[in-house]
Amino acid sequence: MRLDVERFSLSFVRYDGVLRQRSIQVLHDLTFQLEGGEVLALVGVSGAGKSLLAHALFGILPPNARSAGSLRFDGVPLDDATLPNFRGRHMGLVPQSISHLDPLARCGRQLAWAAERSNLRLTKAQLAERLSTFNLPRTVAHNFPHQLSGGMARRLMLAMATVGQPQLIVADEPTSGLDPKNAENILRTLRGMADAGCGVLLITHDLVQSVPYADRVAILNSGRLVGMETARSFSGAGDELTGDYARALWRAAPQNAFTPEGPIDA
Ligand SMILES: Nc1ncnc2c1ncn2[C@@H]1O[C@H](COP(=O)(O)OP(=O)(O)OP(=O)(O)O)[C@@H](O)[C@H]1O
Ligand code: NI
Repeated sequence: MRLDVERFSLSFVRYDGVLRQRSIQVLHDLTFQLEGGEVLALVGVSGAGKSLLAHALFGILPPNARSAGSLRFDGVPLDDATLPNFRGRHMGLVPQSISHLDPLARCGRQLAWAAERSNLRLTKAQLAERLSTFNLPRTVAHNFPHQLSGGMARRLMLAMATVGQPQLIVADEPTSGLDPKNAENILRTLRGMADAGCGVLLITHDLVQSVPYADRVAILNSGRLVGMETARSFSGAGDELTGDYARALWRAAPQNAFTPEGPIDA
């Protein structure tokens, strides 16, 4: 598996009156690659453009979005013609909001739908087995989404995104709202999928939390890629980091509490 994002830009067109058209650029000239076997953490503050990139990869942008540059999966450009074949089967999206779950459908039904979207017909036993892979009891199949805890809902979305055994998983803030133990569980699962050969794009605002599970870290700020680092260089005072922005971000993390002289003793 190989994902190529090349000189990718994104704007939104707004109409002021009938003739006047304004364009707001939200992603600027992004270039990076992701290969099977690795977790690339895409880190950025709220509004940086992380989810828009995820939506662009899956072809689910609003109609007034205009893009430039290219997105390729194993060399094939992702567009309206190719995406239906890739989504679900080759590429799985874990959406940012649990509101993407259908509130009126039982969880087992939703997992079955996700399988069908990947052209898979799973038996009840197979569906239950998929649930247990994500630490969800089989009784969850009969529950409605509002009956799940936040962690269970996240795990269900992960089960849905991966039911077609995609080679690329894009997880948009998969740990948001979870306690550290549940968050670690999710991140460990994603790491395991990468170790099994998947490419994982882990979208997060939490640099410190993602570093132990990532191979590389891309930093997005105001729609621009302002850093690409190996995860292991985020250690100590960050002296091994190649970019100033990444170093500043690392040193500013509350856990690190660096002053110009060095770490403060707690
Ligand atoms: N449909 C839209 N029309 C115009 N601007 C939009 C639209 N959708 C998103 N934006 C803008 O694009 C920017 C990036 O949004 P995006 O949702 O990708 O951020 P994010 O990094 O995922 O943030 P968060 O961490 O809060 O999820 C924001 O400034 C947002 O206001
Ligand atoms: Ni987002």
